Amino acid sequence: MSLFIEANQLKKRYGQKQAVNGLSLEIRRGEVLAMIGPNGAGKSTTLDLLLGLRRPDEGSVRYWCAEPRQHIGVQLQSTPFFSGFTARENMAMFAAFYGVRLSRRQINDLLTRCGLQDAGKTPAERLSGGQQKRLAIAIAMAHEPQLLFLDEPTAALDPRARREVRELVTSLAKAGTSVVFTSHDMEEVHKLATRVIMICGGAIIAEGMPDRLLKQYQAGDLEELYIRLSGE
Ligand SMILES: Nc1ncnc2c1ncn2[C@@H]1O[C@H](COP(=O)(O)OP(=O)(O)OP(=O)(O)O)[C@@H](O)[C@H]1O
Repeated sequence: MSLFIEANQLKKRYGQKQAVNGLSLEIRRGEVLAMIGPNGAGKSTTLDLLLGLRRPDEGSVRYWCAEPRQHIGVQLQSTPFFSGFTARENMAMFAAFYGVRLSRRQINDLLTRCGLQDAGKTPAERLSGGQQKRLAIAIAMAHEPQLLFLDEPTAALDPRARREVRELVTSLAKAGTSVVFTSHDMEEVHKLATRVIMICGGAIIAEGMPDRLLKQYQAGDLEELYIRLSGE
């Protein structure tokens, strides 16, 4: 099946707030999909619905396999590391939660893939912001998922750390992992994403490959497009 996930007419309300309002989308194999949209647009709620962390009030989500959670890795906006424990120990403990026992070698491999080969013995809370994000991604990769969800993986990082995380996402995608991520950095979205979904008021208002979207809306860059569409 070429689709990982197919969501149909999702709706989710918190009290008076209609956070997601009739949203349909698909997640395809091999893509790096960016979800963009203003604060409060419904991106994180949509991710939660896709991941089965929340139940939609209406609509449905179809998965490509019977046990999707075993094949999906998730990095949420903040990862509560076990303080006082090293990066390696955190990896082992989080993996155990997912029912995965990692050998020393597997931990070394994952840390190396995520550029953390020298940070394994450092307590997680002492790692830099970029290293912590990469550790969160390494943890999300522990069970070798086919699909990775990253919620604002580069938020609040300095330029070097952002670049490190971007390079990691690119290398994971090249190695065959499909990625869905959210970001408020339109330059980054243009660099990383093979497809973009723009969410506003809980619904998709634009969708397509970055360059096609620019052409379609005759915009110079994604930021211009974003500002134009989110202001309408
Ligand atoms: N648990 C909750 N209870 C009540 N309201 C919520 C809850 N979670 C989200 N909301 C509201 O639902 C709307 C959508 O929130 P959501 O976090 O999905 O947006 P977002 O696009 O991810 O925003 P951001 O870019 O700021 O992370 C917002 O108005 C938010 O205040």
